[in-house]
Formats: sequence, C-alpha cells, structure tokens
Amino acid sequence: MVLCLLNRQLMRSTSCCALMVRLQRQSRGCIHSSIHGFHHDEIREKLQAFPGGSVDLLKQDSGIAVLTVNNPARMNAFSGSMMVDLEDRVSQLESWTEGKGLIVQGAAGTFCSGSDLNAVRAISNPEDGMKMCMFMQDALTRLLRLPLISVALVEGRALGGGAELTTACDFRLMTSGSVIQFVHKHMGLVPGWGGAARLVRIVGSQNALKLLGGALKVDSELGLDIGLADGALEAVQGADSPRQQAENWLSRYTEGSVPVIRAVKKVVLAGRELPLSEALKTEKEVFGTVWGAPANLQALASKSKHK
Ligand SMILES: CCCC(=O)SCCNC(=O)CCNC(=O)[C@H](O)C(C)(C)COP(=O)(O)OP(=O)(O)OC[C@H]1O[C@@H](n2cnc3c(N)ncnc32)[C@H](O)[C@@H]1OP(=O)(O)O
Repeated sequence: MVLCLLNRQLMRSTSCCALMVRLQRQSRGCIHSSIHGFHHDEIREKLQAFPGGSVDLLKQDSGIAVLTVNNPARMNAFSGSMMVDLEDRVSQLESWTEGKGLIVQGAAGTFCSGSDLNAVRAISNPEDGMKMCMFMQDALTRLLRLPLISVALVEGRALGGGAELTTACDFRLMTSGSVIQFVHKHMGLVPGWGGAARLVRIVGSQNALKLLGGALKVDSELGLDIGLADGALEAVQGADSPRQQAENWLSRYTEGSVPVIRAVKKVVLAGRELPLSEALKTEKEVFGTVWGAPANLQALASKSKHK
C-alpha cells in the first residue's frame, strides 16, 4: 500500500517535472516537444557523439555579440557537438539582458558549409535525421526570436544548412565573392532546419522556389535584387575588416537604449510571426514596457526635434 502510494507520488512528480521542462522549453520559444516525439536530452547526447569544431560567443560592452561557427578544417560544417554548442550559446544569449545586437559569422573567411557530411552519413536513417532536424529547427527558431537585432555576415560560402543559418538572422550582409546556395536538391534533400519556411518569408514563394528548385548560387548582386541580402560589403584595401564593417552597419540599428532596441525587435517579431490580433496584443504589452520608462522621459525632457 505504502509502496503503491510512493510510486503514485513519484509518477506524479516525474510527470510534473516533465511538464515543467516542457513549459520552460515552450517559454524559451522552443517549437518541438516530447509530444512530437522529440526527446531533447536524448538527441543532445546522440549529437555529442559526433565531435569537432565549436560555436563561440563573444559578448561585447557595445551590446553587440559575435557568434562564430568555428570548424575551418571542414569549411565550418556543423558537427553534432557544434549543434549542441549552438543551442548552449543561444541559451546564453537568451539570458543576456544587456544585449542589443548579434553578428553571426564563420571562422577563417568563410561562412558555413552546412551539416558535417561525416555526421550526416552516420545518422542517415530517417528517424535520426528527423531528430536532428527538430533539434536544429528549435535552436535556429530560438536564435531568430532573440530580442537582439541580428545579422549574418556572409563571407565565402553559405551552403546547405549554412544557407539556412543565414535565414535565422534578421539581416544578411554579403562580402564580394560570397555565395549563398541552398544546395539541398543536389544532396537529394530539402531544407530541414527551418530554412525553407524562413526563406519564403524573406524573398517570397516565387523566389524561394527558384532558389531551392534551381539550387541557384546567390551572389551579393542577386541577393540584393531579391531581398535576400540587405547590404554588400566591398573589399577595399585599407578599409575596415568585414567584421568591423558589419558592426558599423548594425550599430545604426542598435544605437539607443537597451530596452527600446529590444522592444523594437519584439514588436517586429510579433508582427512577423503572429496573426494580427495577437501581434497587436503583444505590441500593446511591449509598448507598456517603454511608455514612461527612462528613455521615454529623457526624450520628453529634452524637447527633441526630428528634423
Ligand atoms: C539540412 C542540412 C543539409 C546540409 O547542410 S547537407 C551539406 C551541404 N553541404 C555540402 O554538401 C558541402 C560539400 N562541400 C563542398 O561543396 C566543398 O567542400 C566546398 C564547401 C565548396 C569547398 O570546396 P573547396 O574550397 O574546394 O575545399 P574542399 O572541398 O577541399 O574542402 C575543404 C575540406 O572541408 C571539408 N568539407 C567541406 N564541406 C564539408 C561538409 N559539409 N562536411 C564535412 N566536410 C566538409 C572537405 O571534405 C575538405 O576536407 P579534406 O581536406 O578533404 O579533409
């Protein structure tokens, strides 16, 4: 009898724990849960079995952080442990309350060549592929939903999953000679890290169909033309490095008080992702956080003119 009661209590607290974890994950913007057959810790452990490279985070006093995909020996391809690293770095950024902006770049002058083909070969069964896909969809959705204005600095190549990663940022800057290419078709695949859904929202369904169906190479000119790129960075001798140019470009949008810049991102994100009535509710709530707050009072006191 006592054993039975204890068991029941244990089951209740275990399911309570599972519920808490699920709620915590949902509140962080995760989209897949165990209901969808996604067992987060299990897939994390599996991914750790494919090591190599790292994803590094540098938080700067300017409020702009730099996230670097770092596996140059494999053109910054994502190993399994780097996928786990990415999730950890996103968690760190979620709790960085002083942040305003984020630059996502690849190490050693190239962006990212997608998933590491060695890991892909090892988990080529559909079940593991789906788990990896859900893990990366979650991590990249959380990246895009950060209250930071983000920009992908594309140098060299962004291929496959690397191209998908660029779409998980608010903006894309392309250096001369750089290419974004959704090579998935050539690999017998379609995007699985959320890249197709995001691409349609960025360039429209006609252009997305052309880029995916033709596996087209997008250079900075085509990128600007279809709205995939938001700026082209020229390589001029003696000029700032691409990273510095990206920081200068981004700082135009991140200049200002931390709560206001984060509020800007939140209302745009709501407008981008939610039905109108929900977006309006969110906008009202975010508005409530800045109305009468220090930046607002300071602006009112300074009687500024917007000439
Ligand atoms: C849902 C996600 C879907 C995906 O992401 S599927 C993966 C899509 N990506 C690819 O297929 C990229 C395949 N790689 C390439 O096309 C070329 O390596 C690439 C990136 C154009 C660079 O060409 P090159 O400049 O000639 O350099 P290279 O081929 O000698 O590469 C240097 C070393 O990097 C390695 N590498 C490049 N991309 C890789 C990848 N994705 N996974 C694993 N290893 C990769 C390549 O094997 C080579 O290594 P090694 O020197 O031979 O040991």
